Amino acid sequence: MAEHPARPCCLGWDFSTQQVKVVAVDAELNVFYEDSVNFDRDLLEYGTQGGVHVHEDGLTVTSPVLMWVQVSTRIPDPLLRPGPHWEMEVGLAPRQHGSVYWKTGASGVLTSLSPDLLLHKQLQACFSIRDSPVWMDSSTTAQCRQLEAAVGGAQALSGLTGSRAYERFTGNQIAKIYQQNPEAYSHTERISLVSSFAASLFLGSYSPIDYSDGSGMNLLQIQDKVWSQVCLGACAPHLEEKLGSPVPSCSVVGAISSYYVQRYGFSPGCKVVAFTGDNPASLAGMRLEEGDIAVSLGTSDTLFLWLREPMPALEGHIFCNPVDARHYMALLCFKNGSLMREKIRDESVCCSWSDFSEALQSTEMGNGGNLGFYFDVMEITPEIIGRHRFSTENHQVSAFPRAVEIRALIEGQFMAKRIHAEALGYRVMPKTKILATGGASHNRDILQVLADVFGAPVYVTDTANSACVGSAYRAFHGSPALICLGSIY
Ligand SMILES: Nc1ncnc2c1ncn2[C@@H]1O[C@H](COP(=O)(O)OP(=O)(O)O)[C@@H](O)[C@H]1O
Ligand SMILES: O=C(CO)[C@@H](O)[C@H](O)COP(=O)(O)O
Repeated sequence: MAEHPARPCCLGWDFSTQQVKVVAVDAELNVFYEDSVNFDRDLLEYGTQGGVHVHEDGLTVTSPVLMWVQVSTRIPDPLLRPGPHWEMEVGLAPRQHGSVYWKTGASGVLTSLSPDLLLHKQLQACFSIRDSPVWMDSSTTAQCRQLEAAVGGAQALSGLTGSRAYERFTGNQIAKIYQQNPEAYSHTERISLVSSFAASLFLGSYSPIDYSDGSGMNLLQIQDKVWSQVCLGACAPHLEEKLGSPVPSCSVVGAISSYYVQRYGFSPGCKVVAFTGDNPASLAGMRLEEGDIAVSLGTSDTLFLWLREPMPALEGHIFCNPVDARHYMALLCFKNGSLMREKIRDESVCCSWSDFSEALQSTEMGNGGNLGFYFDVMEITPEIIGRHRFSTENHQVSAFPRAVEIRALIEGQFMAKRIHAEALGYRVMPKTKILATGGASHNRDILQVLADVFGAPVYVTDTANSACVGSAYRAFHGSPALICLGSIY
């Protein structure tokens, strides 16, 4: 032991739409370990496609909650191998808005887990809703209109909670469950976001919702950082007691559960920092400066930036800032992101990203005046569906040659991002940097189009897993006095 001095470290997790990624970060914030589990490929028994189940109505989209429980116990082997005496901190950043419904009595099970049994076996009867609604769900339009009406309109709701009512936002999802399945709702003792749910697994008790991820619910007053009584009342009865009180994103929520200590060798000194959503965690991980804009090209395409003065509008979202509670973050989410690119790739160049890149290289910036906008699923920003192609002569056309189609898709996606960001008040400045993350940020030709459309340089981090890294940074940031507790021998 004496030959191996202690190394402070933090584990950061990203429960994203299609996979779970994990990184380990040392005290100098260097990533020294990365790993991932793909839901479709590695957890075949749940039968997901792209990590989710799309229901028959085409609008309801869920993920099995037990799949998330199962994956939370995949601790990276190299970190476990050295022995029992390491005292890490843990941060985690899942996709936003998804909700988990704990059945009455689940708390008792969570606090008395046996280290000899698998976690998902012990928790299998603990959920009143087994298929958790996720961010891709767009089935709650009726509930959205009801919520807006209850607070005096869409702009009033936006002023209060940072966003007008959006289908994927959790308050509307809870309202749908209450209206369609009141029995399951009444048997629910606690409702978590995916972030606070995952934190609860590591804590062995219910973890609070953090301000930043809590801003994606249409329930939190983003200025006062308390639940809005009028919004709670409009969604479902007894909701406040089922949600618990929200906490600052950097709060240490407790020590790791004895389950992880006894089964996996975590030190009892390991602290859990409040888990937040993937985009707030990326904001922390990318260390954005004024004028910078982050573009996450994951399953969704999401733009976000650090903001001092919030100006909630009818489009886009204002969230509490995960790093500095006095500030905010602005966010725009586009549902037709990577999966739309994959579809056009498969139709045009037989599933090959390198042929896709070649098509971008072989066509000119501006695409000879050909424009395309592609929304195979109902888009969030703006609400629109279908493929819309316009020729050089501005005529609507039904098809483009293959390479033109690919450039039209990518230019159209990034033009929409710039237009919607500018409508929110964002301006490209001479010092602007675009920080790209997510799976498609591996593709330099896609990033070149991003740079051309914004007229600004694009940077990628040395890991595309900024949400993971951000959650690990946040674990350090959340408890500076505890940094030195982390040790691997
Ligand atoms: N070389 C590439 N070019 C373009 N897109 C890519 C490339 N490699 C991966 N992707 C895209 O990255 C997406 C996954 O991104 P990721 O950030 O891992 O998603 P999430 O975090 O939402 O699960 C895939 O759907 C895929 O389309
Ligand atoms: O809904 C949003 C943001 O509001 C999405 O950005 C989700 O958080 C999904 O993230 P990815 O899996 O696409 O990274």
